[in-house]
Amino acid sequence: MTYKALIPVKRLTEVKSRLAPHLSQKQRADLVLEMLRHVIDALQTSNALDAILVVSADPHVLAQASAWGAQPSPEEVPGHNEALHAAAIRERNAGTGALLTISADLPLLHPDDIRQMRNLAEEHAVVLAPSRDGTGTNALLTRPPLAIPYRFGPGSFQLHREAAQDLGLQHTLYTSIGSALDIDVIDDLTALKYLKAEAVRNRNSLVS
Ligand SMILES: Nc1nc2c(ncn2[C@@H]2O[C@H](COP(=O)(O)OP(=O)(O)OP(=O)(O)O)[C@@H](O)[C@H]2O)c(=O)[nH]1
Ligand SMILES: C=C(OP(=O)(O)O)C(=O)O
Repeated sequence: MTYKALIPVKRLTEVKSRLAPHLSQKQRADLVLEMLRHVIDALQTSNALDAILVVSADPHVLAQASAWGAQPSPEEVPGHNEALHAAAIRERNAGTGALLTISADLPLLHPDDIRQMRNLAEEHAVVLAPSRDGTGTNALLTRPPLAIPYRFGPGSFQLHREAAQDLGLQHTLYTSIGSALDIDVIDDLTALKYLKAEAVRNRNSLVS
Protein backbone atom coordinates (compact mmCIF):
# COMPACT_ATOMS: atom_id res chain seq x y z
CA MET A 1 0.00 0.00 0.00
CA THR A 2 1.33 3.44 -0.95
CA TYR A 3 1.67 5.93 1.90
CA LYS A 4 2.25 9.59 1.00
CA ALA A 5 2.54 12.84 2.96
CA LEU A 6 0.78 16.10 2.08
CA ILE A 7 2.25 19.29 3.57
CA PRO A 8 0.14 22.41 2.97
CA VAL A 9 2.01 25.73 2.87
CA LYS A 10 0.51 29.17 2.36
CA ARG A 11 2.03 31.86 0.19
CA LEU A 12 5.08 33.19 2.04
CA THR A 13 3.63 36.71 1.97
CA GLU A 14 0.71 35.46 4.09
CA VAL A 15 2.30 33.09 6.60
CA LYS A 16 2.28 33.39 10.40
CA SER A 17 0.04 36.47 10.64
CA ARG A 18 -0.30 35.82 14.42
CA LEU A 19 3.45 36.45 14.71
CA ALA A 20 3.32 39.71 12.73
CA PRO A 21 3.56 41.90 15.90
CA HIS A 22 6.87 40.19 16.72
CA LEU A 23 8.52 39.22 13.41
CA SER A 24 8.93 40.97 10.07
CA GLN A 25 7.41 39.40 6.97
CA LYS A 26 10.85 38.16 5.90
CA GLN A 27 11.51 36.67 9.33
CA ARG A 28 8.16 34.88 9.20
CA ALA A 29 8.85 33.54 5.70
CA ASP A 30 12.34 32.37 6.72
CA LEU A 31 10.90 30.70 9.84
CA VAL A 32 8.30 28.82 7.79
CA LEU A 33 10.89 27.63 5.28
CA GLU A 34 13.23 26.52 8.08
CA MET A 35 10.44 24.52 9.73
CA LEU A 36 9.26 23.12 6.38
CA ARG A 37 12.77 21.83 5.72
CA HIS A 38 12.80 20.20 9.15
CA VAL A 39 9.42 18.52 8.56
CA ILE A 40 10.48 17.25 5.12
CA ASP A 41 13.73 15.92 6.62
CA ALA A 42 11.88 14.08 9.43
CA LEU A 43 9.48 12.54 6.91
CA GLN A 44 12.35 11.46 4.63
CA THR A 45 14.42 10.05 7.50
CA SER A 46 11.47 8.02 8.80
CA ASN A 47 11.53 5.86 5.64
CA ALA A 48 7.81 5.38 6.31
CA LEU A 49 6.50 7.17 3.22
CA ASP A 50 6.63 6.56 -0.51
CA ALA A 51 6.43 10.26 -1.40
CA ILE A 52 6.20 13.70 0.23
CA LEU A 53 4.08 16.34 -1.53
CA VAL A 54 4.17 20.05 -0.64
CA VAL A 55 0.86 21.68 -1.61
CA SER A 56 1.22 25.44 -2.18
CA ALA A 57 0.34 28.32 -4.48
CA ASP A 58 3.75 29.91 -3.84
CA PRO A 59 6.32 29.21 -6.59
CA HIS A 60 9.21 29.81 -4.16
CA VAL A 61 7.81 27.27 -1.69
CA LEU A 62 7.35 24.75 -4.49
CA ALA A 63 10.91 25.32 -5.75
CA GLN A 64 12.36 24.88 -2.25
CA ALA A 65 10.29 21.75 -1.71
CA SER A 66 11.73 20.28 -4.90
CA ALA A 67 15.29 21.27 -3.90
CA TRP A 68 14.79 19.45 -0.58
CA GLY A 69 13.61 16.26 -2.28
CA ALA A 70 9.85 16.68 -1.88
CA GLN A 71 7.34 16.69 -4.74
CA PRO A 72 5.96 20.17 -5.52
CA SER A 73 2.16 20.08 -5.80
CA PRO A 74 0.73 23.39 -7.10
CA GLU A 75 -2.49 24.35 -5.35
CA GLU A 76 -5.37 23.51 -7.70
CA VAL A 77 -8.04 25.20 -5.57
CA PRO A 78 -7.37 28.13 -3.17
CA GLY A 79 -7.90 27.62 0.55
CA HIS A 80 -6.45 25.34 3.24
CA ASN A 81 -9.08 22.58 3.20
CA GLU A 82 -9.95 23.08 -0.46
CA ALA A 83 -6.32 22.76 -1.63
CA LEU A 84 -5.81 19.62 0.44
CA HIS A 85 -9.11 18.11 -0.74
CA ALA A 86 -8.14 18.58 -4.40
CA ALA A 87 -4.71 17.03 -3.82
CA ALA A 88 -6.21 14.12 -1.87
CA ILE A 89 -8.78 13.40 -4.59
CA ARG A 90 -5.95 13.28 -7.15
CA GLU A 91 -3.93 10.92 -4.95
CA ARG A 92 -6.93 8.66 -4.25
CA ASN A 93 -7.66 8.45 -7.97
CA ALA A 94 -4.02 7.57 -8.59
CA GLY A 95 -4.25 4.66 -6.14
CA THR A 96 -2.50 6.08 -3.08
CA GLY A 97 -3.54 3.93 -0.11
CA ALA A 98 -3.01 6.36 2.77
CA LEU A 99 -2.24 10.04 3.26
CA LEU A 100 -0.43 11.71 6.17
CA THR A 101 -1.54 15.34 6.03
CA ILE A 102 0.87 17.22 8.27
CA SER A 103 1.48 20.85 9.19
CA ALA A 104 4.64 22.56 7.97
CA ASP A 105 5.31 24.26 11.32
CA LEU A 106 6.42 21.42 13.62
CA PRO A 107 10.03 22.24 14.59
CA LEU A 108 10.44 19.28 16.98
CA LEU A 109 8.92 16.62 14.70
CA HIS A 110 11.03 13.43 14.83
CA PRO A 111 11.21 10.50 12.39
CA ASP A 112 9.96 8.22 15.18
CA ASP A 113 6.74 10.27 15.27
CA ILE A 114 6.11 9.38 11.62
CA ARG A 115 7.01 5.72 12.13
CA GLN A 116 4.66 5.44 15.11
CA MET A 117 1.76 7.14 13.28
CA ARG A 118 2.26 4.79 10.37
CA ASN A 119 2.25 1.78 12.72
CA LEU A 120 -1.01 3.02 14.29
CA ALA A 121 -2.51 3.35 10.80
CA GLU A 122 -2.13 -0.40 10.26
CA GLU A 123 -5.00 -0.91 12.75
CA HIS A 124 -6.80 2.45 12.50
CA ALA A 125 -8.34 4.21 9.47
CA VAL A 126 -7.73 7.58 11.13
CA VAL A 127 -4.77 8.70 13.26
CA LEU A 128 -5.06 12.18 14.78
CA ALA A 129 -2.15 14.17 16.22
CA PRO A 130 -3.57 17.09 18.22
CA SER A 131 -1.85 20.42 18.79
CA ARG A 132 -0.41 21.26 22.22
CA ASP A 133 -3.61 22.97 23.38
CA GLY A 134 -5.73 20.06 22.17
CA THR A 135 -7.88 22.09 19.77
CA GLY A 136 -5.90 21.88 16.53
CA THR A 137 -4.85 19.04 14.24
CA ASN A 138 -1.12 18.97 13.54
CA ALA A 139 -1.19 15.69 11.64
CA LEU A 140 -3.96 13.53 10.21
CA LEU A 141 -3.23 10.11 8.76
CA THR A 142 -6.15 8.56 6.87
CA ARG A 143 -6.40 5.19 5.13
CA PRO A 144 -7.73 5.64 2.45
CA PRO A 145 -7.24 9.30 1.49
CA LEU A 146 -10.26 11.39 2.50
CA ALA A 147 -11.59 8.70 4.85
CA ILE A 148 -12.82 11.80 6.69
CA PRO A 149 -13.21 15.30 5.20
CA TYR A 150 -10.63 17.98 5.96
CA ARG A 151 -11.85 20.43 8.60
CA PHE A 152 -8.65 22.38 9.34
CA GLY A 153 -9.16 25.65 11.17
CA PRO A 154 -10.30 26.62 14.69
CA GLY A 155 -11.44 23.57 16.68
CA SER A 156 -10.37 21.17 13.95
CA PHE A 157 -9.29 18.35 16.25
CA GLN A 158 -12.82 17.88 17.65
CA LEU A 159 -14.31 18.20 14.16
CA HIS A 160 -11.97 15.54 12.76
CA ARG A 161 -12.58 13.20 15.70
CA GLU A 162 -16.36 13.62 15.44
CA ALA A 163 -16.20 12.89 11.70
CA ALA A 164 -14.37 9.59 12.38
CA GLN A 165 -16.87 8.70 15.12
CA ASP A 166 -19.89 9.58 12.95
CA LEU A 167 -18.54 7.43 10.12
CA GLY A 168 -17.85 4.54 12.49
CA LEU A 169 -14.14 4.49 11.62
CA GLN A 170 -11.42 3.00 13.81
CA HIS A 171 -9.49 6.04 15.00
CA THR A 172 -6.81 6.83 17.53
CA LEU A 173 -4.65 9.67 18.82
CA TYR A 174 -0.92 10.09 18.56
CA THR A 175 0.73 12.57 20.92
CA SER A 176 4.37 13.51 21.37
CA ILE A 177 6.36 16.68 21.94
CA GLY A 178 7.39 16.49 18.30
CA SER A 179 3.87 16.24 16.89
CA ALA A 180 2.16 18.58 19.36
CA LEU A 181 4.26 21.74 19.14
CA ASP A 182 3.26 23.87 16.18
CA ILE A 183 4.46 27.46 15.98
CA ASP A 184 1.52 29.86 15.77
CA VAL A 185 1.94 32.46 18.52
CA ILE A 186 4.91 33.99 20.36
CA ASP A 187 4.38 31.68 23.35
CA ASP A 188 5.03 28.72 21.04
CA LEU A 189 8.48 30.11 20.25
CA THR A 190 9.15 30.49 23.99
CA ALA A 191 7.98 26.92 24.60
CA LEU A 192 10.24 25.68 21.79
CA LYS A 193 13.37 26.56 23.78
CA TYR A 194 12.27 24.45 26.75
CA LEU A 195 10.55 21.61 24.94
CA LYS A 196 13.56 21.02 22.67
CA ALA A 197 15.68 20.04 25.69
CA GLU A 198 12.85 17.88 27.08
CA ALA A 199 12.42 16.09 23.75
CA VAL A 200 16.12 15.19 23.70
CA ARG A 201 15.97 13.95 27.31
CA ASN A 202 12.93 11.81 26.54
CA ARG A 203 14.62 10.16 23.55
CA ASN A 204 17.85 9.59 25.44
CA SER A 205 15.89 7.85 28.20
CA LEU A 206 14.13 5.68 25.61
CA VAL A 207 17.40 4.48 24.06
CA SER A 208 19.38 4.10 27.32
N1 LIG B 1 -1.62 25.35 0.53
C1 LIG B 1 -2.20 26.04 1.53
N2 LIG B 1 -1.75 25.86 2.82
C2 LIG B 1 -2.36 26.57 3.81
C3 LIG B 1 -3.44 27.47 3.57
N3 LIG B 1 -3.80 28.02 4.77
C4 LIG B 1 -2.99 27.47 5.72
N4 LIG B 1 -2.11 26.61 5.14
C5 LIG B 1 -1.06 25.83 5.81
O1 LIG B 1 -1.67 25.03 6.83
C6 LIG B 1 -0.86 25.00 8.02
C7 LIG B 1 -1.61 25.65 9.16
O2 LIG B 1 -1.87 26.95 8.75
P1 LIG B 1 -2.21 28.18 9.75
O3 LIG B 1 -1.59 27.93 11.08
O4 LIG B 1 -3.65 28.42 9.71
O5 LIG B 1 -1.50 29.42 8.99
P2 LIG B 1 -0.12 30.01 9.41
O6 LIG B 1 0.45 30.77 8.28
O7 LIG B 1 0.70 28.90 9.95
O8 LIG B 1 -0.46 31.00 10.61
P3 LIG B 1 -1.52 32.20 10.68
O9 LIG B 1 -1.35 33.09 9.48
O10 LIG B 1 -1.15 32.90 11.98
O11 LIG B 1 -2.89 31.55 10.74
C8 LIG B 1 0.42 25.74 7.67
O12 LIG B 1 1.37 24.81 7.16
C9 LIG B 1 -0.04 26.69 6.56
O13 LIG B 1 1.01 27.11 5.75
C10 LIG B 1 -3.89 27.63 2.21
O14 LIG B 1 -4.82 28.38 1.89
N5 LIG B 1 -3.24 26.90 1.23
C1 LIG C 1 -5.19 25.18 10.99
C2 LIG C 1 -4.98 24.59 12.14
O1 LIG C 1 -4.17 25.07 13.11
P1 LIG C 1 -3.41 26.41 13.27
O2 LIG C 1 -4.09 27.46 12.46
O3 LIG C 1 -3.44 26.71 14.72
O4 LIG C 1 -2.02 26.08 12.78
C3 LIG C 1 -5.61 23.37 12.61
O5 LIG C 1 -5.06 22.81 13.62
O6 LIG C 1 -6.61 22.94 12.04
